[in-house]
Amino acid sequence: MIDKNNELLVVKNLKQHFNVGSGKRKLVVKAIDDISFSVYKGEVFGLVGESGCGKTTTGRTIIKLYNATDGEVYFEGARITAGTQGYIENIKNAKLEYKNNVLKLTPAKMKIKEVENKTAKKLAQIDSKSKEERGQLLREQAELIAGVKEEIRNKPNDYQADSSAIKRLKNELKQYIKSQKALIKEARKSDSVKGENAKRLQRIQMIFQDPISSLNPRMTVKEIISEGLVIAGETDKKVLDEKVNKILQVVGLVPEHGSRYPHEFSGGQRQRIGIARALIVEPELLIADEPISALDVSIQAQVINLLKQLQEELDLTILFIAHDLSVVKYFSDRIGVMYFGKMVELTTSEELFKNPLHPYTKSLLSAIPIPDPDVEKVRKRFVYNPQIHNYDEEGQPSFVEIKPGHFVLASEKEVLKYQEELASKEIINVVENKSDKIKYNDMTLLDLKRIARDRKIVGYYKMSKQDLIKQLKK
Ligand SMILES: Nc1ncnc2c1ncn2[C@@H]1O[C@H](COP(=O)(O)OP(=O)(O)OP(=O)(O)O)[C@@H](O)[C@H]1O
Repeated sequence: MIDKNNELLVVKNLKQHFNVGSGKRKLVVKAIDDISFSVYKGEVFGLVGESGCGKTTTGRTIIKLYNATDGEVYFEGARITAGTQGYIENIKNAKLEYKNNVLKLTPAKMKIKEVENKTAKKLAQIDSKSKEERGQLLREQAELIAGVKEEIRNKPNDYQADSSAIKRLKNELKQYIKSQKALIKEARKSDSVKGENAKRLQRIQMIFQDPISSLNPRMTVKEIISEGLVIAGETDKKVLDEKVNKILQVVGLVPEHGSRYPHEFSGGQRQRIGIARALIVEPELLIADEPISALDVSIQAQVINLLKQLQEELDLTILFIAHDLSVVKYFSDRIGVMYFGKMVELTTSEELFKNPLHPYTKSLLSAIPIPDPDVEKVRKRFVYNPQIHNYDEEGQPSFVEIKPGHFVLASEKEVLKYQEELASKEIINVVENKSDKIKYNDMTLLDLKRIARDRKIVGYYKMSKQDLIKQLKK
């Protein structure tokens, strides 16, 4: 049961940046760049996007395999992760602002700065290789500065610095830095993996993409599965045996499997072992990171069904990571779509498939095959090109709630466009609902099939136009 009043997991402005390379080749990979979402208790939340968009990093940062760069994660109401980059940047910006303000309050320095700025502008305009020109400009600057200094010496009263105002600014800066440092200290405390936090983190378990490399080949299945309990302090062999045997049965294996090694199992069975290992500690939240992508197609449905069944029976909350929207649709209550470290759209599964707004979501949807030969024949894979947004400095996008519960990354202009899009779809829906008033005869065969498909009319794809109209008028 989903409890919308209980946000089990809250991810706030999370950033995970990796430094790669060194020296001149140093690069910052923004694997996650300011994403926010929450997962209600009892919900399955699907996180989708193509390879490299940051889904796995999101899961790994939540369970603290990585230290978050910035932002926060709350679990069961407690902050379990807090990055510090934001505070560090605040301090840096405050120091810069202080410097600028002090300059404004010191007319003598300001006057010299003005001369320097003018020269810098001229220098930027000339050919950088022309040493002569540069030398000339710098000589002119030195002369001007000497003149300014002379003037300052002659009229010291006109160039008095406002020392009391500067003192006030300095104090303000000191206080501000102190407050930010206190926040950094607080953040580091809640970011630790000791004490209460360690216990809390035990209640989040993850199942991994690759069931082969995530199981230690030198441990028996029983040792693998019971490890979480042993770490939590359980030493009674009988209790461990009982719990392992029980969980093996829950995931569709048998107690005899406990004494074997991972290599003796098939891919699907190994993933069942991974699921058992995660579930034995009775987690509140399960993060399933592409749990079926490494499995044979024939096994995928079995593992998905098992997860679905366990989710219902154990009232689990699941963060389900996948690149395939069709799997997520079947499984998730809400879906978040990620593109290059950003969340671009988030809403209920039904709404996302009915009213996708972001062009990237549309492109993912267009890639899902439709089991209808006529539709499939004319289906166009729609390729997303991020250039189409054409964002300028003032028109930067933000994550906007465009209708209750439906969020999309959009600029102000795009918000208006998406609102229009939604409104026109509403009109179509109203018309479709008043079926007697629709002019079916004016519609194309494909449109009729689309409506018939939505209404789940059996065998619609084989019907003629007249038969479809007859069915739709019923
Ligand atoms: N430890 C790391 N150090 C440096 N870069 C990393 C690290 N982990 C991930 N990245 C980079 O961060 C980006 C996001 O990777 P991530 O694995 O989270 O994506 P993904 O959407 O889960 O992809 P996949 O489905 O292939 O696992 C990629 O560009 C990746 O190369």
